[in-house]
Amino acid sequence: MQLAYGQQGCCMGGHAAPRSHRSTVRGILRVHAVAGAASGSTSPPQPSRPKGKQPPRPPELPGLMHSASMTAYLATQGDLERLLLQWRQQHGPFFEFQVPGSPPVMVVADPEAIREVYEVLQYHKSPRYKDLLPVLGSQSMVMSEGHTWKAQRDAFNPGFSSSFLKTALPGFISCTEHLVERLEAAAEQREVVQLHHLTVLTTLEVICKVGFGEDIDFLSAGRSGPLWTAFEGLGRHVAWFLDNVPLNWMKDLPWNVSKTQRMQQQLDSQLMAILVKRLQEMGISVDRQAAAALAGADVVSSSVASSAGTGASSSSSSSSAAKCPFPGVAAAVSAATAPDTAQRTTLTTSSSSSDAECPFGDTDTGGEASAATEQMMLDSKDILMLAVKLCQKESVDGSLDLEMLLSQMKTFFAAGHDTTAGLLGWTMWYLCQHPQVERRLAAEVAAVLGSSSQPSYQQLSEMRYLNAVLKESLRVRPPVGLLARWGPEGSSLAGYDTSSKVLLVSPYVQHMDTQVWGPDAADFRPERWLEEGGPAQRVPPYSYMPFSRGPRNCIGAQFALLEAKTILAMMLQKFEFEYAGDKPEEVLMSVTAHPKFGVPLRVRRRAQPAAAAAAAAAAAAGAGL
Ligand code: HEM
Repeated sequence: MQLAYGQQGCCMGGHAAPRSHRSTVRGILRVHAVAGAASGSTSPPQPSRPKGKQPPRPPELPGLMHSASMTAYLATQGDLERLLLQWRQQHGPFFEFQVPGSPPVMVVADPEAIREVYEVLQYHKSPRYKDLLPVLGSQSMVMSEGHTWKAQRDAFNPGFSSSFLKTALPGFISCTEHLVERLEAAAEQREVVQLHHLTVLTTLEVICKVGFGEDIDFLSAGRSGPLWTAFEGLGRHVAWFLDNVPLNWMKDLPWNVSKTQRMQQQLDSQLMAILVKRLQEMGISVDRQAAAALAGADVVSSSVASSAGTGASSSSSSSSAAKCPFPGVAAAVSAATAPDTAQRTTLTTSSSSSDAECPFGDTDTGGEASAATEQMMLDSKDILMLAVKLCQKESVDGSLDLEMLLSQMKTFFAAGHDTTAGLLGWTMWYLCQHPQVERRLAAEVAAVLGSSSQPSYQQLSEMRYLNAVLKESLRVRPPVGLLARWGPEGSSLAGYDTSSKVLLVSPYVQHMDTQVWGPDAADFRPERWLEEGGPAQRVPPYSYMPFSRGPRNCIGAQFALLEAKTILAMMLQKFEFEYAGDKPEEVLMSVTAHPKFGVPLRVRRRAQPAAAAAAAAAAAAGAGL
C-alpha cells in the first residue's frame, strides 16, 4: 500500500470525469491530506529562515490560500492531478500551493530535481505515512528509514528478484487458473463480471501463495474470508481518518484507539498464524508468549497447537533482540537448529537504486545474489521463507525479529494486491476502449503460447507488445498517484527554499509532459514503446516513474509485472471482453487509483484456440511482431 493522495480523472480521450459533490468533498479533504502530509497529527512546524527563493504560487485568496480555487476546479473540471498538470503548464516545474492550517506543498516536476531528492539527498518520507501503521505494521519497510530500512530491503530484495520469481511462476499460474475457471462460468452463464473485483481477489491469492506459501482460495471465499474481512475492516477504518484530515484528531479518542487496536489485532492474528505455521514447517521454534503478545494470544496459541509436534518451544530471550540485525521490539523466534555455518557468507543483496531502474527489462530489484543466496532461492518455496533464511544467516545467534517479519507480511499483503489489481482493471478498460490494441495483443498471446495453457517465463518475456501495453497503462494511469517527501529544516532545491515543506511528486504529471512524450502524451498508445528512436526511448528516468525511482522504489515492481503478464496472457488466450458499463470508467482514489465502476465486462470464449492461433499468427506477422 502506498500513501497517495488526490482525486484522479480518467485520461481516456481527455474527457473530464463528472464529479459528484461527495467526491469533490473527498478531493478537498485530500488536498488537506497532501498539505498536512508532513506534519502528521501535530501542528505545522514553525517556518525556519528561508534558504533560497520562494517558488511561484498560483493565484490565491487571503486567508483561504488555494483552497477556494482548488475547490472550484475539483467541483467543475477534474481531479487534483489534472489541476497540478495545469499549474505545472502555467508556472513551470516548481510551484507551491497551500491550504490553511497545513505547511506549504512544493510540487517538483523537474526530472533532475526529483532525482536529487530521491537519489542524492534521499529525503525521508512524510511522517504522515505513520497513519498507515496499523495496516502496514510498526516496522513496515514503507515507513522505516536509514539502517533499519536497508536491513529490511536486504532481507527481502532476493525474494523479489527475477531469479526467484522465475521459480515462483507456477504459483502465479495456479492462482490465475482459479480466475480462468471463474471467467469460464461467467461466459457460460453470459454473466457480466466486475473485473476489478476479480483481480483484487486473484492478486490477494497470489501474494498469499507466492509471498507466504499459503493457499487461500479468495475467489471462492470472496470477501467473506476472515483474512479479507480483517484487512478490509481495518483498512476502511484507517482510511477514514486519512481522508478526513480536519477530523484526523478523532483517531486519538480512546474509543477509536481501542477500535483500531481491536481491528489491528484481528489482522495481526490472522497473518501471525500463517507466519508461525511457516516457521514451524521450517523447523524453527516459536516463542509463544512473544508471538501472542504481538498478535493476540488466542489465535496464535491455537495456530501453534494446530501445528503440534513440530517442536514449538519457548526458547528465545529478549537479549537476543540486541543481536538481531533488525532493531525493534523483542526477537521472538529463535532457530531450533543452528543455521548452516557453511552458508555464512556476507550478504551481497543490494538495495541500491541502479539495479531497479528498469523493472520492465532484465534488470531487477534483487541485485547481485551470492552463490549461497542463489542456493537459498532454490530451496525456498516463498518470499517469506527466503527472507527468514537470510535473516537467520545474518543474525549472530539465528534469532529472528518476529515483529519485523509480521510487519513486512502486512505490508506485502496490502501493497501487493491493491496496486496490481488497479493496473489490471485499468488495462482491461483501455483494451476495451481500443479494440485494435486488444486484437494485436490477443494475436501476440496466441502466437507465442500456441496451444499451451500455462505460459513459461520465457514465453512471457517474449511478449513485447504485452510489455508495451502494461508500460503504457502504467503511464496514463499510474496506480500510485502522488508521492510525498519532507524537506528538512534549512534545505533548498534548485535554488528554492524547501525547508519544512512537503515535496510532492506526481508520476501522472511526469507522464503527461508533452515536451518529453510528444503531443499525444495523453493518448493510450502502446506502440510508442516499440518505436525505434521514438520519444519513449529517450525519456529521462524521472519522467517515467510508476514504481517511483531510486533506493525507495517499489520492491514489488518485478512481482507486479510478472503477475500482470501472467493474468492478462491467460485471460486473453481464452476470452474476449466487452465493456458493459453505462458510462465511462472514472477514478476513485482510495489509497490507490481504483476504477470507480469496477470495470464491468461481458465475457465470451474465444473462437477455437487452434483456428484462433493460426489467424493470430497471420495477424501478428502482419503487425510486424
Ligand atoms: C502495479 C503495481 C505497483 C505499483 C504501481 C507500485 C508503486 C509503488 C510506488 C510508486 C512506490 C513508492 C512509494 C513512495 O515512495 O511513497 C512503492 C513502494 C513500495 N511497494 Fe509498490 N507498487 C506496486 C506493486 C507492489 C507489490 C506487488 C508489492 C509487494 C508485494 C509492493 C510493495 C511495495 C513496498 C514494500 C514499497 C516500499 C519500498 C521502500 O520504501 O523501500 N508494491 N510502490
